[in-house]
Amino acid sequence: MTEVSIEKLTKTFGSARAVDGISVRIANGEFISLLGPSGCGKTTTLKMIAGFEDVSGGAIRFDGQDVVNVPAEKRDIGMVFQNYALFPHMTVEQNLAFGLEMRKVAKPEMRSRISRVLEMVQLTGYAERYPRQLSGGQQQRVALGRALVIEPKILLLDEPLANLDAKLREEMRVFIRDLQRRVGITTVYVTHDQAEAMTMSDRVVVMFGGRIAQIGVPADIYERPENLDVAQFVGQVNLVKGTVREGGSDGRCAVETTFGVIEVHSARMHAPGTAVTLTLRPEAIELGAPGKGAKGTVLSSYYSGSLIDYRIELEGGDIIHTQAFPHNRFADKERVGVYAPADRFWLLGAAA
Ligand SMILES: Nc1ncnc2c1ncn2[C@@H]1O[C@H](COP(=O)(O)OP(=O)(O)OP(=O)(O)O)[C@@H](O)[C@H]1O
Repeated sequence: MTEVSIEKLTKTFGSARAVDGISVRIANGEFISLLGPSGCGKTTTLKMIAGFEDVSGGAIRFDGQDVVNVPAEKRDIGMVFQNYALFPHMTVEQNLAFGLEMRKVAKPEMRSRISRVLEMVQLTGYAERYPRQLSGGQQQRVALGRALVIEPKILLLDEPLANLDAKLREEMRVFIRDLQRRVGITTVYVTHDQAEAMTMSDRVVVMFGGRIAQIGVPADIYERPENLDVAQFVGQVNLVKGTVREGGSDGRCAVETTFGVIEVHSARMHAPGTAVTLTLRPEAIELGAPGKGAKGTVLSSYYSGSLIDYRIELEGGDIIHTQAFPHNRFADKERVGVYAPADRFWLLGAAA
């Protein structure tokens, strides 16, 4: 079990800063995701932790020991990539044995570790197969097994599910998460898929342009986003304009909106009359007969199986998205009441 501490980590390529002074402390056994759009510096960060990329500035510590000058093969890392990177001419067993042979692990120990890992990744009975005789999900499980069989201190995964189809991806999320919990290994997972990051992680690190925008448990990131970029990146969000009525010194702030006066949390004081923006997730909204909540008109709807997505124009012109269960259907142009509980509104910048 290893704690990973990253401090003011920077990577420059020429004049471009791919990673720009990020700091995060990853606890023993924690599963953390680096989440962000393409090019935000996730993979570069992972490669620096692995030792595949030199550091331009800052520190990386494993249990307090700076590893910046320790070569990759001495860092005791297990790594899984998007493209599996299995050796095609080797059987599953030979793929798993490779790292152990490099480390000169004795034969009996090797056999027992391989059989243990095959069981862990649910591939007992597949030892003699070649990668081409396996499905994508099975190949990825071999890759996972190969990373774990060396009993590394830290597991690093770079978009490991990107090549799998949607259904398998969902199954593998749960599989990897359960396995990680059982093994208890400190894990850093790179993804640009917000659902993946949220379902799997203890904490999520959201990155934009080489910097950390927010670190938090999934519910914090989703329900209490630090800024608009985070709010929009981790799912659909409605922006509700408001005017501060009372700034409040007790961490509360009363905001006047189309939904009425909403009391929200705010660590900062706001002068009355200040224009602010609240976020409201589509699934937090209830539609009903006019009377409760804001007044709105259905603009359009589309059916997606378990839910119906509605676009609603509120009185005053704002347009919002909602998601509702199909048992209550509303027609286009129908007048509706648009309600959301006060605790589902979140004031952007509230934590500043
Ligand atoms: N070897 C390199 N030389 C020059 N620029 C690089 C190099 N590697 C990465 N970059 C740049 O650094 C930035 C961060 O890249 P990185 O691969 O870390 O992003 P990412 O968030 O992992 O993106 P993706 O999800 O597309 O893999 C990008 O602008 C990229 O073009």
